[in-house]
Amino acid sequence: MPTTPEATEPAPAQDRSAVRTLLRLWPYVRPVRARLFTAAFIAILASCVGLVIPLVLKWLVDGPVADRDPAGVWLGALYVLLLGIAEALLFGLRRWLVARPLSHVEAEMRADLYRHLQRLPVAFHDRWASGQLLSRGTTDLMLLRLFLAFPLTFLLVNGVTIIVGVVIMLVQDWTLGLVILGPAVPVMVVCVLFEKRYAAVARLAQDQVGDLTTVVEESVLGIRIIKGFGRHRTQARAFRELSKTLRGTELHKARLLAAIWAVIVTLPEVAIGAALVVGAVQVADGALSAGTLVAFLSTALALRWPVESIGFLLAMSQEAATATERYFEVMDAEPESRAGAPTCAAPEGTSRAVRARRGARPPAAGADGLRFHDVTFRYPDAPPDAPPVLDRVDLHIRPGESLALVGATGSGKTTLTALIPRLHELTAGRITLDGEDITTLPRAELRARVAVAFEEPTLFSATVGENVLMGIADGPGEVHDGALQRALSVAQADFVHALPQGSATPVGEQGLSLSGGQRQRLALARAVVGQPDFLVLDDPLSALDVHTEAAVEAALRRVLSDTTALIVAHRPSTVLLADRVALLSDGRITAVGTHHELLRGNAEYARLMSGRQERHGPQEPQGQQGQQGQQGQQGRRAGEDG
Ligand SMILES: Nc1ncnc2c1ncn2[C@@H]1O[C@H](COP(=O)(O)OP(=O)(O)OP(=O)(O)O)[C@@H](O)[C@H]1O
Repeated sequence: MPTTPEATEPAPAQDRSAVRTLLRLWPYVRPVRARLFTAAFIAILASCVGLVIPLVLKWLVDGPVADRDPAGVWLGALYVLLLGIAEALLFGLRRWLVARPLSHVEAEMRADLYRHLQRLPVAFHDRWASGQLLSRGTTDLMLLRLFLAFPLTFLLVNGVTIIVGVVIMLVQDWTLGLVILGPAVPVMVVCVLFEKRYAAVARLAQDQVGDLTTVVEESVLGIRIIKGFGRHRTQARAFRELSKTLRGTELHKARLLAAIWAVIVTLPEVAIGAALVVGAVQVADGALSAGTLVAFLSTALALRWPVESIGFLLAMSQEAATATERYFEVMDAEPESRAGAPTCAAPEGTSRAVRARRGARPPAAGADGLRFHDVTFRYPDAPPDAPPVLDRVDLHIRPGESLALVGATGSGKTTLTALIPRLHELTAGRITLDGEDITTLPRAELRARVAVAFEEPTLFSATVGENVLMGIADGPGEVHDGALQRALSVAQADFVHALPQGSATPVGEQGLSLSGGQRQRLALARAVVGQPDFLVLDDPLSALDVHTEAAVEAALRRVLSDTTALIVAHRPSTVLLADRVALLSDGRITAVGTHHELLRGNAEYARLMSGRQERHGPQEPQGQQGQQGQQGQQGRRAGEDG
């Protein structure tokens, strides 16, 4: 089951300081700090107002009650009532003050996370399970909002309330004050021990929520396979196992919380009981006034909630620290290297990008086509001793030429195509577009000049038109209607006009309301809509019936006539779209020529084209390759949107 690398290792929670981790939230909290501090100040004020009530009681008992003065008693009662109302109003005001800014913090963090995820390289998405990312963007951010709304303020407010209350008690009677303070040291020791253990379990639970989310997501996306293979029971069993594990971890958390709560509640209660006994003896001896004892005990009781709440406030803070840690694990991941991106708005780059967006051809004088110079590539997570997927590849696709790339399954064709829009970074060598190293081009420009259509035609839950117009760098708009119609016609996607709302018809999640062939034609339309200078097609016609394939080929031929194209091909019909063919074998280009030349002169090519490659073609190494293949599918999917 997929997990993040760190989720499978022991959580580093014990080693980190919760405070230092939480301080990383400061840049997000900064803009709302005035409101937060005001809210905290108001909460402290409300608590202090609450602490005045025992002092009024003392005055009431030792004064009007002792003097049997009914008017004084009513006045005292009125004071207590007014203080109670003021306390309630102040707490209400605090809540109102924090609600809006905190939802803003949560929204900002979520937007930043999403923006960062878009900028992370495909290799990152290959490694991380989607559920882990989802849970960071949902559950973890919710925990952080709760922390900022509640524990952050109340740890401060309750701390101040406890200190003020203790001072009041010591001033009333220092011996009774010391009795109440007795449990402070053991309670603090227990809190420190608890915090460490709780941090580790909280981390485990949040990672397990991520794993569970992954399983749910995979099951929903793969529901057809699960049903088709009758695997629903196995899936349900695997899910039950995971939720049982999570339940165990949550129970562990609950046990820890119960233990700390027991200590935090019991010890102060015992101390209050002891103070009551000692105080009553002192009142009987005449050493203490009844009013002072009432005020003392009222203050002690008023401090019960601030003390008791510390257990779960600490627990919530630990969970928030874990959520912060998990959030920044993603945010700290290195985005796609900025190499090639302009440090400022470079006029030349900009104009080139705009030109590319409009689909204008680059000046013919500088045209050199697409070149691979001694390109070597190894996936970052491959074992160090594994052979590279691509090994010293040299290839030249001349300007305006179409080159078919043929090779056995697993020979590295998709990997090679993914290197052109820089979905992966080369291990060694260079790729140039019209003589310019792709690493020196701003990514936006590179991806505007190179359009891709992968074998798996990923669509998004948007309309047909929006999906296709993703292929134009500045996205959908009225202006592009002509381009959309042209692209649909090239991809022979006439079925769109028969849809209920034409190109404004939503395609559903992942476009699953369409057939495989229809999705593939829309993906092809997306690739050609921007009239790119360079077109990379990974077996773009594999899901089409022979008639549609022939029609698409005819239309594609016109597009290819003025585009430099690399087409991964498995079938002779697709190969025939291209001017020349390159044979990729075990990560190396072993032959280049026309289809007929290779058919005559290259036994491996002839075998592949005869459709016998499954039986005679090179075998995939076992184990790692198979696993990598699966990841490759993910990579391709992730890579499709560039
Ligand atoms: N993301 C990845 N991480 C690690 N290894 C990968 C990854 N993607 C692909 N591979 C491995 O790289 C090798 C080449 O895969 P690639 O998908 O490029 O082959 P291909 O020639 O396109 O195959 P096919 O014709 O079946 O689509 C395979 O051994 C595969 O297991």
